[in-house]
Amino acid sequence: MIEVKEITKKFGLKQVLKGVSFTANKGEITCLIGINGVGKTTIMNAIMNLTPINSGEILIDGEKLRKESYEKITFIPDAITMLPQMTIGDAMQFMKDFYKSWNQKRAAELLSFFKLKEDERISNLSKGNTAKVNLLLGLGLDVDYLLMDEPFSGIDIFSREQIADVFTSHLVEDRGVIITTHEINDIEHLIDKVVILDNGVVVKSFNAEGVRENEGKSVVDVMREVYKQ
Ligand SMILES: Nc1ncnc2c1ncn2[C@@H]1O[C@H](COP(=O)(O)OP(=O)(O)OP(=O)(O)O)[C@@H](O)[C@H]1O
Repeated sequence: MIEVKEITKKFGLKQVLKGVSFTANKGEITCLIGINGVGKTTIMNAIMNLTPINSGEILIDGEKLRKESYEKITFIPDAITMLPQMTIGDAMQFMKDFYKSWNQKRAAELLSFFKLKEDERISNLSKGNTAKVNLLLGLGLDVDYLLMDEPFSGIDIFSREQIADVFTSHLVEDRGVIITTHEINDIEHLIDKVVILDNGVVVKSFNAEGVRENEGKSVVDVMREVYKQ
């Protein structure tokens, strides 16, 4: 389990996070939702130790973040991190050489799931295929937790559907996923837990299926209530 406990973060005079707490379990998709600038990426960066927090703590499976924590967790960025002259196959080979936890079999399966070709150059990838390659490189690692910042941003509907499908497949298995997205409609049916942020704190956190079944509301309905729109 990832436990985010009362974290605060200030950029200059701006207090972006004012005591954010939530948990994300293995085997579940937890979705961080909030309007632009609310601090979703900052939370992801804090979990990945890419930005120092001012107070609070983050635990992974009950332990404080340390170097070894990052053998359990990976961040899937929205921009490609491989050199443009590489092919997808080169990028996969790089991951294999660099990470003990690389799972070549799963990566090969993802390659065919996304209908990507190993000899395609990174520089020639469309935005949708870039997102798929990023997902392949992240999901190819045998880690327990995956963080994804806006995996659907600027991507056509068919690619979005394909990316959403991967979440329900055995390729994600029983891992824990934390995702930020503005494209809630695309993944509403996949989300287990929703964490709504506003004004530096978590204003509502709920089980998506529970709200759907017990109150007949969609995640967007709840979001509208929270933001009174
Ligand atoms: N390195 C930084 N220096 C100064 N301010 C920053 C920095 N990183 C983020 N911020 C500010 O912190 C706030 C939260 O940013 P963040 O990117 O976390 O929001 P977000 O919820 O992910 O937004 P979006 O939905 O637009 O992606 C914003 O006001 C942003 O300008």
